[in-house]
Amino acid sequence: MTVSVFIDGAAGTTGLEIRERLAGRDEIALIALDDAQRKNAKKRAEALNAANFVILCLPDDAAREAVSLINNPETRVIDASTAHRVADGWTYGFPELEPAQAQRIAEAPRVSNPGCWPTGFLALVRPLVRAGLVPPEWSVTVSGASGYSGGGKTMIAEFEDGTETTGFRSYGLDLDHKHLPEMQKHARMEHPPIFMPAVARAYRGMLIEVPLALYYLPRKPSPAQIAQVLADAYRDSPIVRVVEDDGETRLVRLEEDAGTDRLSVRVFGSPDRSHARLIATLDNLGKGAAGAAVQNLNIMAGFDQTAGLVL
Ligand SMILES: NC(=O)C1=CN([C@@H]2O[C@H](COP(=O)(O)OP(=O)(O)OC[C@H]3O[C@@H](n4cnc5c(N)ncnc54)[C@H](OP(=O)(O)O)[C@@H]3O)[C@@H](O)[C@H]2O)C=CC1
Ligand SMILES: CC(=O)N[C@@H](CCC(=O)OP(=O)(O)O)C(=O)O
Repeated sequence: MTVSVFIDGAAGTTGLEIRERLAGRDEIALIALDDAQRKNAKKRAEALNAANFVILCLPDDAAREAVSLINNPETRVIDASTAHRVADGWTYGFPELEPAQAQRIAEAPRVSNPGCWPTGFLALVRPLVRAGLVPPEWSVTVSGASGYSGGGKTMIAEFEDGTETTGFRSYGLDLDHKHLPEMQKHARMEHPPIFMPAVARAYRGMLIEVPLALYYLPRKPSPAQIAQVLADAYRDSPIVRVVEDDGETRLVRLEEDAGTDRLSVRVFGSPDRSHARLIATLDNLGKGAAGAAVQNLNIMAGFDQTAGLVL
């Protein structure tokens, strides 16, 4: 079976990465607009309604506009922007989130690709909330660093043209980051986490961390119990892997999963087992964006979910 796919925003950072992953796949026929037409509303509307699948790699407002241009009921949409991640009528495109999520995605007409930060946060926290180890009303904190391609063409230029010379900068200091609603909703928690993002002088890669005071949690789980819940959650996943703490290699790098579409989770505990640090690594352009979009497309079209991915 061949499906037609139109990437709206194909010349952007995420769009280009998706094109790379789809290139050379016989089962996919790409609909492309040339440079002179790619922002022409009429041409975009034609392509949006001609494709079996549309992948939106646009700023939020342009993504909303693109959805409004679709009148073909057969066109199925994957939106990589933030516009629809907590919206009614959209299925959250994180197949590993719940046991039935991949099936929901397979049947959905509209799928929102998760944000890169929520992908790491939810991979660490959602299984613990589901297992009752972290109560829904708990106060959780999430910190981390992203490669600068996470900010798209504008931030890439800022880091590469000499405008920004730092090695590492904290941001999100209004404590109102656009990813908070999806973190709270899809973790099924009563409050958003305290979120402390940073951007580092690396093109791609992310390290996302959640600390837990285990002694303070109602069920006082050990680090091993936390690791076991995560291992059980991702046992069948070809994309999320739980890396055991071997007690020796206790360094985790931002670039751990850069250049791949996988996501790795790790749990480290203090000697007295009262504290834990949960760490997720991924590529912001891989499982954090393009890899996730291609995985969702594969699931929706009935292909092997890992087709075209680098694992
Ligand atoms: N970068 C990342 O790591 C991640 C990005 N995302 C999301 O993916 C989406 C795309 O981000 P990213 O690729 O980084 O951004 P970029 O800025 O790199 O690319 C956006 C692209 O959209 C094009 N564009 C803007 N407005 C229109 C329009 N009205 N019609 C057609 N094309 C338009 C831009 O054109 P032009 O080239 O002329 O500027 C550009 O090519 C965003 O919503 C972002 O939040 C999600 C997860 C991670
Ligand atoms: C380093 C950096 O700035 N990252 C972006 C998030 C990138 C991402 O996940 O994309 P969405 O915009 O689709 O949510 C930020 O924090 O706003």
